[in-house]
Formats: sequence, structure tokens, C-alpha cells
Amino acid sequence: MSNWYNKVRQDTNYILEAIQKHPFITQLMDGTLPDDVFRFYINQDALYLAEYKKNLAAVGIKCNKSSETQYFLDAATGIIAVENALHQVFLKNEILDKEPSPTCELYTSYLTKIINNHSLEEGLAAILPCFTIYKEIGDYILKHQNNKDNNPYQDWINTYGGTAFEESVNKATAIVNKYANNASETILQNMEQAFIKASKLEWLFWDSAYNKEQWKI
Ligand SMILES: Cc1ncc(CN)c(N)n1
Repeated sequence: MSNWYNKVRQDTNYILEAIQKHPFITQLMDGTLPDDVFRFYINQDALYLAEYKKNLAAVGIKCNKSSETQYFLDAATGIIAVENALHQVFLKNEILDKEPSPTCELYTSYLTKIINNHSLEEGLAAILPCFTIYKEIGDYILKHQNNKDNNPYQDWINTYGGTAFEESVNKATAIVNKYANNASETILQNMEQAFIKASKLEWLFWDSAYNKEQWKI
């Protein structure tokens, strides 16, 4: 049985490497990322997750098996609740800017478009990098950092490098692989395009946070 995720993971390796080398991630890893940049990111991430949660539920509802639907509904409440709690560690109930950055708007709108207007398989492929890339980055930082005792961003790193997140990522990946196994050649191509686009949007999200992206007008 072929493994769809392993193939697209290889095809998008260059995006993952670009994320690993991005100053947002290198400075997060060595603990020197400016506080205002991280807070900008957390703020935008809170806005992103509020929409992503709905997208997970929408994909889940379209799935054929009730266990798959249940998984995505649980993820929409469970994982997102963990991430929201993580945000509070850093934001400390500070009032959030309610305006999504252009990139945040682009990423959430892209997912909503694919999920609502395209096939279930493409929707599944589009939501997957949000799981897999964060796990990869969490694992990567945990493996390469040498400051676990005094990195101000350690709670963030531990969340995405942790086993609870890993289990959830593995389940999501297994569901997407299952649908890919039964998909036509055209659908497989569309799935790959959606996975690539969402992976690029992950890179863009960190880049936009690093530059504290604003609406130009
Ligand atoms: C933009 C983004 N992508 C992914 C994740 C991990 N759920 C996140 N918190 N934010």
C-alpha cells in the first residue's frame, strides 16, 4: 500500500527546510526572537485557529466514517483548546488585535475555499500541513536546541514536539492516506497541489509574523 503523505513530504522538503532556516524559527530556537514579534505571531495564530477550527469541523462532517468525523470534531475542540491555552501563557489576557493580517486572511480563506468548493480529498490534503509541519518544527527544535532550561518559548516548543500532538498528527495523516489510496489520478494531483499550497502558506505565516505584516492601505 503506497503512502501518500511520505511522497508529498518528500516533494515539499524544500519548504520544510526553508521554514527551518527562517529567522523566526532560528531565533525561536535560540530564544532571541523579539517578544513583540512572537506576540504578533500568537495574536495572528489565535485568529487563524478560530477559523481553522471551523475548517476541521467542516472537513470532519464530510468524512465517510463516523470515527473520522469524530476525530476531526475532537481535534477541533481538543487540540485547539490546548493551543488556545498555550496562547494565554504568552498573551496573559492581553486584548487581541481582531484584524487578521493579509497572510492570516489568505491562509484561512484558502482552506475554507478548498473545503467548501473542492473534493473531500483536497480538503483533507489542505488541512494536513497545519498538523505535520508544526510537528516537524517542534521535533526539529527539540532535537537541535541546547537551551531547554532557559528558552522563553519552551512551552510552545514542547507543545508541538510533544507526544500528545504527535498522536493527533499520526491519526490525521492516516485518515488522509486512506482517502488518497482510493483516489483517482486527477484527485491525487489536486491533493498534492493543495498540500503544497498550504505548506507554502505555513512558511508565509511565519514570514509575515516576523515582519509584523500590515495591510498596505
Ligand atoms: C498557522 C498555524 N499552522 C499550524 C498550527 C498548528 N496547529 C498553528 N497553530 N498555526
